[in-house]
Amino acid sequence: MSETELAAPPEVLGDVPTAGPQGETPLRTPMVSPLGRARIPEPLALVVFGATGDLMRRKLMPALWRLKQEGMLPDDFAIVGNAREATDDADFRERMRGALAEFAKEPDAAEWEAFSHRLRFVGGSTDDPSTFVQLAKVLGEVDKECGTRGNRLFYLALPPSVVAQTAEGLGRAGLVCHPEDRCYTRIIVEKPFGRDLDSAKALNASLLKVFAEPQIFRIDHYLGKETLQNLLVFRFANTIWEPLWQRNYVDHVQITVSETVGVESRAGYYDRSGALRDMIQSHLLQILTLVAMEPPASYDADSIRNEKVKVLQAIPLLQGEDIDRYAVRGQYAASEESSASEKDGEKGASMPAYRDEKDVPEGSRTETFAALRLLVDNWRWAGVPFYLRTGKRLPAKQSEVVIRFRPAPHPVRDQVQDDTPAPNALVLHIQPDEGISLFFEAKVPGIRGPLRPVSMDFKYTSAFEGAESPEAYQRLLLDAMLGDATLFARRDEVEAAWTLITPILQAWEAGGEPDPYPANSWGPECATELLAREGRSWHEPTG
Ligand SMILES: NC(=O)C1=CN([C@@H]2O[C@H](COP(=O)(O)OP(=O)(O)OC[C@H]3O[C@@H](n4cnc5c(N)ncnc54)[C@H](OP(=O)(O)O)[C@@H]3O)[C@@H](O)[C@H]2O)C=CC1
Ligand SMILES: O=C1O[C@H](COP(=O)(O)O)[C@@H](O)[C@H](O)[C@H]1O
Repeated sequence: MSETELAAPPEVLGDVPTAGPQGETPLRTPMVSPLGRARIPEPLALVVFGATGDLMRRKLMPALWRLKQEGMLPDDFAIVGNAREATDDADFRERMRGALAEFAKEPDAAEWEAFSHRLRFVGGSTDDPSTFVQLAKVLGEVDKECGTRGNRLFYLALPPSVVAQTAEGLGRAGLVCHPEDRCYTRIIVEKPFGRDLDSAKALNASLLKVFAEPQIFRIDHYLGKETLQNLLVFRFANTIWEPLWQRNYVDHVQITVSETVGVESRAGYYDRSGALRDMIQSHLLQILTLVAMEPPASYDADSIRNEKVKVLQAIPLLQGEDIDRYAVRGQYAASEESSASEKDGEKGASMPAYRDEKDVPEGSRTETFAALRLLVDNWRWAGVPFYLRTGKRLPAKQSEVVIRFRPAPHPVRDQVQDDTPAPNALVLHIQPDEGISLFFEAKVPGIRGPLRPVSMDFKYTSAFEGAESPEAYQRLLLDAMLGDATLFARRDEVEAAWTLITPILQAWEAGGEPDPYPANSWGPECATELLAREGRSWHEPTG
């Protein structure tokens, strides 16, 4: 949301009738587009399963608190937490206050006191039917005390293994609204959404036994990032890019999401996942769809998601030898000393190899780096490679899209020199330092000045001084409360992404090893070769 949108007068929305669990009709008309204005959701109770976990403490509670402080939560609002651990309302409230102090800001005592009464806790496992009986009872009390009118948003911040059982438990306990009810129910499901195509389909089937598709919000926090939403604005609110945004002008596209962190304390999850599942199946393919999609006919959730799905469906599957050729993997080894620190006469801090990190199984073959070359076989993009790469323990935390244009067809000549201009490039910086740079050629001043690439740079922070981008979870929680699924993945979208990724996963699981790369380097040599053999190179991130 931009500053202007936040400044717009909030309005309370009327809801539209809900569809039943098996219903085909959309639950609501979309409330906000990606360009949308700030609106206040209807009264509701947010039920967080996994409310004592890391996600709730680190991301969800701070996001909810910010929404509250910005006046974007309804007055009639409540949070009901659940986890197996037996605790009570008072303890839960204290933990959430602690989470704010740790991951946001110590809340003002009076403000917290007023808000915290809206927090309740129901202990019990989601495989135990009595948990849902108790939850129904507490929700009834909350409706009376907090005026939440039977509207429910269930957030499943749970280990993936208990997601399906939780949805089924909600259904069995009658906690999902029906069309004739004057309330709504929605469910937010965290990533990872399955671990391959079959498990994603099975999970979709379980959820769809209880909820209708428009009630299901599959979260991908990259879609909540401000710059990704701005990608749509950049492409479709400006006329100058559209004629260039296609195979006749674009040589190739690069999407890089690099991280400096290693596996940290998440080996239990990560070692079973790897970079391809953890990042490419979700975040990088989402970015690709936004770069490559056709302009939607309108900016409602389904029009946008229809176009995104078409992109995924236009990507030819990598199979057989093409997997070896166009999909590469790496795993970080211990770091070598960085030349920068050597120059300063200091010893660079050594980073351990992935295999030596806490809880990583000995001899693990899990990839911490993955790069793919994909094509989008349609009229706009035929023959234009899309190179995707992501990895942990790379030298910079940076997410960017590079649109590299075709080179000028004829060298620039004068009497003494014959300069070959570097191809133009448009770089969309997703994080950090959100912005856009356009690289083009200029002549160095002087009688015989050679050509040099220069850039025109736009930075959100300087262009919109004082405006703060909301956290991804803040935007996504608000959208789910408003019933806007635009920034959430639809069933067919998730399955189309898994369709592309699963053959590569299977081939990698069947044999071979990731190539080692030193921590704090840009990945294994095979990633460089992926582009080099086509006469290209990775854009050096600028941050
Ligand atoms: N943490 C993060 O930054 C991110 C997390 N995610 C996803 O969010 C989900 C949660 O992650 P995270 O918070 O890190 O995980 P944690 O392990 O920190 O928390 C899991 C939570 O689920 C509860 N829980 C586990 N089993 C049950 C059960 N059967 N019934 C009720 N509650 C249960 C746990 O409490 P108890 O053991 O007391 O029951 C705990 O509150 C995962 O799917 C993860 O992949 C996605 C992106 C980022
Ligand atoms: O989903 C995930 O994303 C994070 C990176 O997110 P970012 O917003 O910090 O760029 C990644 O570290 C994690 O492994 C993955 O599960």
